[in-house]
Amino acid sequence: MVILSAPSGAGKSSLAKALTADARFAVSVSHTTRAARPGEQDGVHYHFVDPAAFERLVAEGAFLEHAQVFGNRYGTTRAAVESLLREGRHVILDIDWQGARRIKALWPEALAIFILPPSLQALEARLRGRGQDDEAVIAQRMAQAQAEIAHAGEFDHIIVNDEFEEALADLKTLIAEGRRRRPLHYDPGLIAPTGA
Ligand SMILES: Nc1ncnc2c1ncn2[C@@H]1O[C@H](COP(=O)(O)OP(=O)(O)OP(=O)(O)O)[C@@H](O)[C@H]1O
Ligand SMILES: Nc1nc2c(ncn2[C@@H]2O[C@H](COP(=O)(O)O)[C@@H](O)[C@H]2O)c(=O)[nH]1
Repeated sequence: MVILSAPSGAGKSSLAKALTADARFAVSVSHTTRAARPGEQDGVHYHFVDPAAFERLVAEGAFLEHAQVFGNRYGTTRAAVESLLREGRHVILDIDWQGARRIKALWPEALAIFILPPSLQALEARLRGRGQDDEAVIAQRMAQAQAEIAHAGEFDHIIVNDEFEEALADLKTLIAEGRRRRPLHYDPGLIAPTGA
C-alpha cells in the first residue's frame, strides 16, 4: 500500500500513473462527487457519483476513508482496494492528507509519501498548463496549497517533484526500500470496517 498525497498540481497522479507501467502496481479508483474533466472516464479515473449516491455509500460503510476536498467529496471504497489486493497488485492511493491520515491509522505499514512542487509558482504553472481547470478552481486550489503542505511532516517521506524522472526514481527507491522492510502484501480480511 503506497499513499501519495500532494497539493493539487504537484504531480502525484502523473507519478502514480508512471508507477503503473509496472503491472504489479495499480491505482485504486476513488469515488467523487466532482464533475468529470474533459477526457476523464467513469470507472477509470474516478467513479463519478452524485452527492446522494455518495452519502448512501457513506451510510453503508463502503468507504475505508472519505473526505471533503476543494468543495467536493472523495472516497476510497473497501471494494476498490480489496479487488486489487485479490489480484495480488500493490495498491497506490492518490488521496489527500485527511485520507492519508485515516489509512495510516488503519494500516500503519502503508508507505505514505508527500509530493512537493519545487515552488508555489511552479505549482500554479502546472495547474494552468494542465489546462483542465477554470480560473476559479485554480485559485481555490492555490489558496489551499500551503495548508496542505503544512501536513507534509505527517508523512513517512517527502519527495520534491522538480525533474519528473528524478522524482519517479526517488519514489521507486523508497518503495523498494519499504518493501524490503515490510512486504506489500496484505490480507484483504485485515481491512477493518469503518463508516468514517
Ligand atoms: N516534474 C514535473 N515537471 C513539470 N510538469 C509536471 C511535472 N510533474 C507533473 N507535471 C505536470 O503538472 C500537471 C499536474 O500534474 P498532475 O495532474 O499529476 O498533478 P496532481 O498532483 O495529481 O493534481 P490533482 O491533485 O489536481 O489531481 C500535469 O500537466 C503534469 O503533466
Ligand atoms: N481523501 C481522499 N482524497 C482523494 C481521493 N481521491 C482523490 N483525492 C484527492 O482529491 C484532490 C483533488 O483531486 P482532483 O482529481 O479533483 O484533482 C487530490 O488531492 C486527490 O489526491 C479519495 O478517495 N480520498
